[in-house]
Amino acid sequence: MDPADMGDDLERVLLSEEQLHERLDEIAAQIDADYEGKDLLLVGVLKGAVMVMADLARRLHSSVQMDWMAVSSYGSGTKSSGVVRILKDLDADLTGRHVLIVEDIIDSGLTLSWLLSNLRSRGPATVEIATMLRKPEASKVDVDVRYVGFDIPNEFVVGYGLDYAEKYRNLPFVGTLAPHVYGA
Ligand SMILES: O=P(O)(O)OC[C@H]1O[C@H](OP(=O)(O)OP(=O)(O)O)[C@H](O)[C@@H]1O
Ligand code: HPA
Ligand SMILES: [Mg+2]
Repeated sequence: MDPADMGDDLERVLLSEEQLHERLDEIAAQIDADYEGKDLLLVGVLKGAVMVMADLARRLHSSVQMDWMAVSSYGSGTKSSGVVRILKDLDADLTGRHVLIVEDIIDSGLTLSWLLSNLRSRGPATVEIATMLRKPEASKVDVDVRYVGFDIPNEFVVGYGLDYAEKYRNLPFVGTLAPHVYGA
């Protein structure tokens, strides 16, 4: 999809495909350096993290293991319910592993803070977080994040894995939605 395919549903492009990819180059280089000589397990959080997981993993120079977890706290709305449900658990045993959670966005932080304590209780050697986007003004809990792509304003965004009511995940860029899409 490109911006023209969204008709008047797109308000503005916040981060272009090029900006996202350039930042991923930098983050991948940092991860390569930080985990040199270690076996890394990437844990992608479905469904939003699919794009960042695919693009990040391909940039890493060592072979990593990839696993997926599906949790949901947003349903079809634009606000976190705060109640996190596991829809699909990991296949991997985390005991003694170096785990890097890969996320598309940290908004309120509620999903990640729940996920962190859940994964830490499984006996990993380390657990860190990489997220493409973070909204500092929306934060309701402090989450220690090792790798952040971009801090963005407190607006609902779509694209690059992020949805509104399951739409727009396949945009290659990150954009904001026109108010009429929400029924505003
Ligand atoms: O910091 P928070 O306020 O908790 O929000 C962030 C979470 O919300 C979104 O997931 P969602 O529950 O919408 O599922 P999805 O990835 O399938 O869209 C996003 O992918 C994060 O996992
Ligand atoms: O801004 C957002 N957009 C889409 N999904 C989300 N999940 C948390 N925040 C967002
Ligand atoms: Mg969602």
